[in-house]
Order: sequence, then C-alpha cells, then structure tokens
Amino acid sequence: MFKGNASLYSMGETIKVCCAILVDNDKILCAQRSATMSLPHKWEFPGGKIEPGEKPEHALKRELSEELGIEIEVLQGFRSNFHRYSEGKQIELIPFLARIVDGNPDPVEHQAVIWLGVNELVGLDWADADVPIVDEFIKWYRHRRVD
Ligand SMILES: Nc1nc2c([nH]c(=O)n2[C@H]2C[C@H](O)[C@@H](COP(=O)(O)OP(=O)(O)OP(=O)(O)O)O2)c(=O)[nH]1
Repeated sequence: MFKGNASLYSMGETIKVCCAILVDNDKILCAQRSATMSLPHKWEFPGGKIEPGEKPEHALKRELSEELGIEIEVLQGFRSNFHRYSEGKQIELIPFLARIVDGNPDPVEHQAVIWLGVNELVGLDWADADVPIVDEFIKWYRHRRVD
C-alpha cells in the first residue's frame, strides 16, 4: 500500500517548477530559502510550481507577484533541468530570463534576496537542481551579443 507523496515520487511524477533569472544592470536576483522550507537555506531563483493547465510564463508572473510583490516581463526561456532529489522528489526546473517592470522585491517566504554580479553566482550554495542552470546561464551571459 502506497502512502503519501513518497509513493507518487517513486511512481515517476515530475513536478514542473518555473523560475526567473531576473537581471537588472548586470546583477542577478538570488533568493535564499528559509529554515522552514524544504531545501532549507539553499539559494534558488524565485518561482514555484506550475499549476495544471497553467502556462509556465503565467505561473512565473503569479509566483513572483505572490512571493516578492513584483511585476515582471519574461524575456526568453532557457533549457530546463530535470533533477531528482535524494528523497525521491523529481522536478523539471524551467528557467526564464526576466526583468522587473514594477515594484521592489520584498520577500514574504524567502529568508533573503540579494542582487549579485554574474561572477559572484558560483559562490552561493545553490539548490542542486539549479547548479546546471547557473552554469549555463553564466556561459550564455558572457557570450551574449550586446547590440
Ligand atoms: N522556485 C524555485 N524552486 C526550486 C528551485 N530549485 C529547486 O530545486 N526548487 C524546488 C524547491 C521546491 O521543492 C520546488 C518549488 O516549489 P515551490 O516554490 O512551489 O514551493 P515549496 O517550497 O512549497 O515546495 P515543497 O518542496 O515544500 O513542496 O522546486 C528554484 O530555483 N526556484
């Protein structure tokens, strides 16, 4: 008999999560999960779970409004990363480059938010699912065309 979420995870459910790489003046917004959240104290890009039938971009706007009180514009998507955490939870983390169009980030769930330069990103203790996304973003950012 299966009980609880562990059974769902072991049956292969993949949770779709969107996240925003918010850029402003060559700084990136990084958010630290609180002690009471899963993955306590890990750093991540703000975002959250996509609801059934919801478009990822819509979920992202909703989550950033709820979590940080900001309105964003989505600029482009990046390759998503599938990751299975040791407790069995499997997520597809879908990143988007975005910018703030209204408001200042004021975290209601996160322990902290900070703006860091691209070269400083590797110094944070990222959630495991974010590590390849951070690496790929850094490479993309350094080689992007500035017209
Ligand atoms: N928002 C966000 N979530 C991430 C990132 N990396 C990463 O592993 N996650 C995980 C943490 C959560 O398990 C899940 C996102 O869920 P959520 O933001 O809606 O909130 P949650 O803390 O209530 O989730 P839960 O793990 O407690 O179920 O994805 C990231 O960069 N941004």
